[in-house]
Amino acid sequence: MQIEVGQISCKVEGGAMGCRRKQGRKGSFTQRKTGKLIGIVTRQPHSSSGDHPLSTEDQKMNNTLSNTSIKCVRDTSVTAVIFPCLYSILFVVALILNSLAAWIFFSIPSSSTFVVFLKNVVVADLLMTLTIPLRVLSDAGVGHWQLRAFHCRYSAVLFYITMYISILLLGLISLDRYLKIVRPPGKCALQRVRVGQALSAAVWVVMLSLALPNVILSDQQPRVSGGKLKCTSMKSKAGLLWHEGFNYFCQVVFWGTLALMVVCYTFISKKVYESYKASKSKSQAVSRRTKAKVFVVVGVFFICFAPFHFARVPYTLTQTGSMVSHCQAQNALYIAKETTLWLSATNVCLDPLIYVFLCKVFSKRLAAAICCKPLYKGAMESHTATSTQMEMSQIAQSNRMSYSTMEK
Ligand SMILES: Nc1ncnc2c1ncn2[C@@H]1O[C@H](COP(=O)(O)OP(=O)(O)O)[C@@H](O)[C@H]1O
Repeated sequence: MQIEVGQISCKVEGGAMGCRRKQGRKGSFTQRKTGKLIGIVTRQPHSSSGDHPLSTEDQKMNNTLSNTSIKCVRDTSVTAVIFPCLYSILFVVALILNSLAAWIFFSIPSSSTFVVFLKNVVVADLLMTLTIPLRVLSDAGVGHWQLRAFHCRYSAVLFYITMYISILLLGLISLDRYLKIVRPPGKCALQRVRVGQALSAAVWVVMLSLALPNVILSDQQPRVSGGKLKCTSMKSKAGLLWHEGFNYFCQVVFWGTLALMVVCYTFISKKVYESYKASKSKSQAVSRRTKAKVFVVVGVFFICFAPFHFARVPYTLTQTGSMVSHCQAQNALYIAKETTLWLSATNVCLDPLIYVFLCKVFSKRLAAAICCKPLYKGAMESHTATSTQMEMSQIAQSNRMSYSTMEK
């Protein structure tokens, strides 16, 4: 493939590429009229086309041209193999775990805000799981470019939205656990089931509406450079601006939620520690187990999502051209973003751990389902309905109960 832009002409052969000035130089390519500009290629780090080296002057010009993301051909030689495999494994595991979680949760009545938030997390995780097959095909480069365009415009957007909905819901879950310790039941509006349902609905509506422009403004004729379509190449100027702005908003959502979680769980662990001191518990093992459970949410949250949010900002800046970088750096950032995004996606498999560790009703139902033991619906419902009031009144009297508050 030969691409010509102004005085620069680039040739791509078997993944290797070389660029040079078209006129006034020995051995330059013949100038040809190309139709539409489909992309500008820059020299790859390990290009085998050593027979057309670039002079310093040409390299300078070439680097200037590759200042914006669209001009840099994406190196997908590694990502097109590794990520489809990793995402396929994730899809199978996530589908099994979340289908089971959904089946159990939807037989549990929404009698507390905690259960309401968890149910919403299951729905978000299931939706995210369902977008994975398209990501696999798109990353593997299988199918026509329209498939990748569909992924960029709809499926990837849904993938990100469900990720941030899960993040916000995990933040609400931490707040809910915290309130359960500090506030008597029913005193705080946030502890009412109706309020929990309204909050969950608000999270969905706000995230879906704010991400809608990412879909609407991805309406440009896609430019396929080097066979791989970049999602940002389908965006108008306004679309790129929204993409960048919304990504900053999502950064605020993540780091804000993390800060909220750290505050809530620090307070919770302090209470748990005090409760053990007061009850003079001799059981060190139980104490350690409880602390581990308390931090499971924050731990899972941080490990899954923090690396992606570190990598995302510089990557987004290269996508919109706000940050000047070499093609090689852009490709490195793309790989970093894809790797950390996969790590974030593993959250769909780790969330069920939270259900098992922190939701007693869920773990009881799960155990019953696995052991095929019949469960008396009435008994389960009465446990769910009364545990909040029981726990809270007992916390007021005895610190020992703050442990069971964690576990409900
Ligand atoms: N946080 C987000 N929320 C919603 N949509 C997003 C978010 N980040 C990116 N998107 C959208 O998802 C699609 C893929 O984006 P991205 O992963 O950055 O592209 P690429 O796969 O080319 O690296 C784009 O349409 C983009 O606007």
